[in-house]
Amino acid sequence: MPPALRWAEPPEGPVVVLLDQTRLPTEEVELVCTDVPALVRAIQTLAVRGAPLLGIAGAYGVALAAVRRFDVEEAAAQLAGARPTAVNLGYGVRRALAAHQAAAANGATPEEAAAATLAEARRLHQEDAEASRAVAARGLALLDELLPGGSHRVLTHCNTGALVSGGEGTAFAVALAAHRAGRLRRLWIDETRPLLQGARLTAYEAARNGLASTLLTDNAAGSLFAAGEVDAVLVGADRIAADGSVANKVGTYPLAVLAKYHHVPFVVVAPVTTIDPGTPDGASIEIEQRPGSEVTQLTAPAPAGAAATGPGSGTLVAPLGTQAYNPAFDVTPPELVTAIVTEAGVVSPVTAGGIAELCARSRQVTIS
Ligand SMILES: CSC[C@H]1O[C@H](OP(=O)(O)O)[C@H](O)[C@@H]1O
Repeated sequence: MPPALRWAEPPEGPVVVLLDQTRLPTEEVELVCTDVPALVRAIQTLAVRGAPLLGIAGAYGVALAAVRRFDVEEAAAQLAGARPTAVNLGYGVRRALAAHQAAAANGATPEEAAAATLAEARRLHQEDAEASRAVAARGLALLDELLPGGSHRVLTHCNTGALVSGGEGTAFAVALAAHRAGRLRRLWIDETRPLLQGARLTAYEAARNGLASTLLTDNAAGSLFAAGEVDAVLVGADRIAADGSVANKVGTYPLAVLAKYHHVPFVVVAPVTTIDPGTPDGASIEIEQRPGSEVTQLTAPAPAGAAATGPGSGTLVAPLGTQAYNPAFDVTPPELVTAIVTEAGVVSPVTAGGIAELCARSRQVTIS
C-alpha cells in the first residue's frame, strides 16, 4: 500500500501526494495536490482523513504554500478551516505556520523560511510515527492487564490504522500489536455508516496485515456484546477535551454505553496532539455536520478506472428529497471511558486532573 501521505519534489515543483481514501478498497489511486485548494478539497471529501493524518496534511499544506510562494497566512486559514472537529488539523497548521513566522522574523529569505516550514512538517510527521509505535505498545500492555485471558476479542469503530497516521495508526495499531504478539483472537469491525470507513478501510488494513477479523453492521454491535463476544472496545479520537470527553466518529458513544452496560473495557487510543486543553468539555466540541446526501446515497468507491465520485454520490437508498441527519462525530463522556492511551502515558480513570497531568508530562511541542 502506498503511504497515506507523502511529500514529493518532481521537476514541475513540490507536491503533496495522498492515497485517495475515497477510492479504497477498490483501487489504490494517488491524488497529487499541487496547491492548497486541492489539499483542502481532499480533506473535505475525506480523500485524506483521520485526526493525526489531518494534522500532518495541514502542516505539509502550509509548507506547500511557502515553497510555492502562495500566501502562507491565507493557506493556513483555509487548511485549518477545512474540517472543524479534529483538533490535530489546526495544531499541525499552527505548528508549520509558527515555524514559517519564526524563520521570517529572524531574517530568513523566503527560500529559508519555506525550508524551515517543510522541516517542521517532517518533524510532526516523524513525531506521529513515533507516537503510533508508543500507543501500540502501551495499548497492548493495557489490554493484557485488563484481559488476563491472553487472547483478545476487540471491537473497533471507523478506521484508525496507517491511513490516519504517520505510523501504523492508533486503536488499530494496538490490535495489530496484539496480532503480532499472537494475542488477537478476533477484530470485530464496525462498518461505520455512512462513509463506511470500517468496511472500506479497516477491513482492507486488517486483510493486508492478516488479522482475524469480521465485519459487522453498526447496528449488530449490541448483539455481539449480548452474546459475550466482545472483550474490549478500541477506538480512536478526533478531539479529547480537558475534562476527558472524547469526540470520535459517530456511533462511538452508543458503543461506550453498551460497553458500560456489559462491563467491557472501553479504551480510547490517541496521540497527545488529539488532546485539546483549550476545549473545556464535550459540549464545547464543534461536531462537523456533513451533507445529508452521504446518508441518502450509498457511498461506495467508484468502479475501477472510473472517475472519483466522492462521498454521497452513490446509489439512492432513500426517496429523493429525504432530509437526513448526518453528524460526522459524537461525544463520549469521560465516565464511560475506561482509559485513554497516549504515547505520554495512560489516563485511567479519565478525569480532568489526569488529562492535565498527562499534558504536563507530554513532550508535545507547544505553539506560542
Ligand atoms: C485516530 S483518527 C481516526 C478518527 O478519524 C475518523 O474520522 P474521519 O474518518 O471523519 O476523519 C474517526 O473519527 C476515527 O476515529
